[in-house]
Amino acid sequence: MRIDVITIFPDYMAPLREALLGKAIERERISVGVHDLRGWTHDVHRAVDDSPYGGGPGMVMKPQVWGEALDEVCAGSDSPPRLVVPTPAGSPFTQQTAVRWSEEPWLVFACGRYEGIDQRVMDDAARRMPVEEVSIGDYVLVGGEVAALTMIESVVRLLPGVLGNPASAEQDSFSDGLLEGPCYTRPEAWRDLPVPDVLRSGNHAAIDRWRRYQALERTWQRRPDLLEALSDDELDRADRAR
Ligand SMILES: COc1cccc(Cn2ccc3ccc(-c4cc(N)[nH]n4)cc32)c1
Repeated sequence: MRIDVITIFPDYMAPLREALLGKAIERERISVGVHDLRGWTHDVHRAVDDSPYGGGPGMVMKPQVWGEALDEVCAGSDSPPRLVVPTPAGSPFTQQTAVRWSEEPWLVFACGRYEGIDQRVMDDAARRMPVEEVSIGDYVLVGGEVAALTMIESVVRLLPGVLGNPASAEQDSFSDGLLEGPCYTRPEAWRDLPVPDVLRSGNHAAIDRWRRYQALERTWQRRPDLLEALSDDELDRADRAR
């Protein structure tokens, strides 16, 4: 998978070179390009923003600069990339989105700042490539870089050979529609807090049942919406699968 990120703060993307993601690059599971949007400015001030039409607070990112950047970054392949534009006004990014994008050969992330990117940039790009405007949650960030890092990590971890233990990705939270239950490790007692006996029993059928119950209870308590989204059949299947 090829990943390109366009941003006015390229150093913000430094975590891509660390740890798991850094290893994926070293092992050539992914190639990552980070591009400074100001490289496509032509004025002495290297301006990327301007006042919003219709008035209102803040500034809007100029279409000309983004247009030239996307023309160059998204060129050079038989098939175009999927363009991902983080925005608070986007469709929800979910684990299902990450799974779908993990099949893509090439993702380009357009990281906006200020009040966002002139809409015509996405409208023009959509004429020659798939474009998705996505939100990572119902809160407002200052720019798209943290959202891009979040989405890139959740996608890349799904690629073959990236996670040390591929089973982790297969048993992801949300993958069966439920939250993960609690986890424990040594010591058996810590600050007078014990590990549930069943987990040390060696009875794997009982352990599975306990974990299923914990996942259902936690989902019911913290994310009842996930249970509503599950049909009875899916709930039964989730119950059987755990
Ligand atoms: C576009 O509308 C906006 C309204 C108020 C502030 C901002 C700031 N901002 C600029 C670019 C940008 C990209 C992504 C996000 C973002 C995504 C999520 N889930 N929260 N926040 C926020 C961004 C934008």
